[in-house]
Amino acid sequence: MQIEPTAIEGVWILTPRRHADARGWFEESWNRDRMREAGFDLDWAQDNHSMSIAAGTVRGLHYQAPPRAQAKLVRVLAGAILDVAVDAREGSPSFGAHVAVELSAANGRQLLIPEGFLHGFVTREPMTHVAYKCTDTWSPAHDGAVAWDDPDLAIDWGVDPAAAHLSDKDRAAPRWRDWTTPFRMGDRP
Ligand SMILES: Cc1cn([C@H]2C[C@H](O)[C@@H](COP(=O)(O)OP(=O)(O)O[C@H]3O[C@@H](C)C(=O)[C@@H](O)[C@H]3O)O2)c(=O)[nH]c1=O
Repeated sequence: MQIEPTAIEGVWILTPRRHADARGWFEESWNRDRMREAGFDLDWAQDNHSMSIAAGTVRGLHYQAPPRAQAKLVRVLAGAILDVAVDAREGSPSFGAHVAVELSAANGRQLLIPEGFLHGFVTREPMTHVAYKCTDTWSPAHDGAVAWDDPDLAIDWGVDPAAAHLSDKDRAAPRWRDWTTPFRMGDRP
């Protein structure tokens, strides 16, 4: 597993080694023991898989508030996305900044997002399958969203906002400046 830091502390790009042979390839997409040795001791509680029919589908920006906050490990099984993590940890030097990484079935990259971040993605190809692990199970009472296209966040999604495919919930999400973060820097390692 190649483990690379990003511009924001706590967010990592993981790229599993692919063992190729005449049939195709094999990868360990997560190995608990190896990742523990590398300092990542994550206790996964739920695996999610979403499929988006159209390119230009946006899901986000989402979070689960403490005490049900979730770290996530995101990867793409088919197609491609731009995956985005926004630092929502009050007191963080990078509060309000984001990391945006292209994840695809072809490049095999995974984005590790700790608690305290908003998460969202836009699909770059039709029929894109995204799989992600979460450290807590879903809790609708703690679930929330912030507007994906908020000008204060200035995320370059590479998509025309008028043409983006969105859920009703995401279309109605509050602006960053009108939202109070429930996350504090140092709440959890
Ligand atoms: C998130 C979630 C949704 N659902 C249900 C609720 C609803 O009927 C349907 C679709 O839910 P949503 O519209 O929230 O799905 P979606 O917009 O794909 O939400 C997801 O977006 C990405 C970016 C994340 O980071 C996830 O944590 C999650 O928030 O699935 C579950 O049963 N379990 C879950 O864990």
